Amino acid sequence: MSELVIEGLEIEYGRNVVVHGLDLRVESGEFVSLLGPSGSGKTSVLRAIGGYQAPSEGSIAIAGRDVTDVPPQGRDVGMVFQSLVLFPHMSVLRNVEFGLRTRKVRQPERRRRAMETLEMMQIAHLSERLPFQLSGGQQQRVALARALVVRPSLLLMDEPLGALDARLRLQMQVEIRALQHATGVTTIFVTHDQQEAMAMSDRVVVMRDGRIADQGGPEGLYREPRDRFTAEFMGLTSLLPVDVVRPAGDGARVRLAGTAHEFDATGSADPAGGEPTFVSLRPEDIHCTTQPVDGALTGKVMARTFRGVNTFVQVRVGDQTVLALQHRGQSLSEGAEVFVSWDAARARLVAGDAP
Ligand SMILES: Nc1ncnc2c1ncn2[C@@H]1O[C@H](COP(=O)(O)OP(=O)(O)OP(=O)(O)O)[C@@H](O)[C@H]1O
Repeated sequence: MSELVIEGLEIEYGRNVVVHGLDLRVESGEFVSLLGPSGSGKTSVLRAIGGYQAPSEGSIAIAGRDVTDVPPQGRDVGMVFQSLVLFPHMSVLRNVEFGLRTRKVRQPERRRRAMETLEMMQIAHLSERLPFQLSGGQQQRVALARALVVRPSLLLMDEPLGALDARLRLQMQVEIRALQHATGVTTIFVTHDQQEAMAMSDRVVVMRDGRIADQGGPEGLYREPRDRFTAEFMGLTSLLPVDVVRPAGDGARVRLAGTAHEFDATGSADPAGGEPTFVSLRPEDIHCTTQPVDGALTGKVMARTFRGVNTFVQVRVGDQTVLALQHRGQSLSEGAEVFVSWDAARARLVAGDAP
């Protein structure tokens, strides 16, 4: 069953429409990320789901009930924000009990459920502390415990890890996902971090200018973006401008702009007339070798960046620059002449203007 059904959602501030006729269904137990650049409307959509922002058009149903006109406390949702809103004068335990108290759950049931949730979050030993006596990560766990303790149908999270340092952020990504698996709570997670969205979600909804630009499983979106915007937003990519020789419907064939070099590509849709067309290549799909390869382009390594886990090279090919991952066992140095190739199946034909 769909836990959340949004139809024709429109949100406006004054006369400024920032979300345009958005439709979204989220299935029970699903973890969906809303991903998009700043100002694309992610928070506005989340706030509308939580009941903190009235839509100007459209409807929202949670667990089969139309809640479009229901205030936040009447919706069965838990919400976690980036800016923590723990009550500073209340202990961790009382913070977590709060939602149960407003729902008229009595003691000792209230305490039992709060402690159970704190144990699940592995912070039961902190129950008597005040928020200022906790680290950022611990505070975030309390905020999560407070949202989960009421066993909501829907858990809404708005950039909950935004304030954490990189290492803790990665750790919390894993923990939140494990917790979500364990509880099965349907979750909508707002982030502008593409790696975070890919690492955590069953489905990523890419937003652009108040609309859904693309959506799908992380791998599908990464490998088969619909257009240039998704290709660029879902990770590092090189975009080579091309002219379409044969459209995608028949197995795309393209010519690198300004050259006679033709090659095959994949793509689900044919670019709409007039839009600039590109082939999108992920760094790990580009092979650079010092030995000649049939059908390869020739290039020159312009820069090499060591990133620990891997090393990237920027290679100048004609008047384009591509970003490639240096493959295992290779050592490409700056200035090296290389042969640049890729599998046709990894060359993705996309269209569109710059994001
Ligand atoms: N209370 C408000 N009053 C007027 N305009 C607003 C208000 N809140 C948001 N906006 C505008 O609505 C648009 C969408 O904002 P929203 O916060 O939903 O985007 P976002 O994708 O969540 O961005 P971010 O990642 O920066 O939080 C922006 O242009 C923003 O300036």
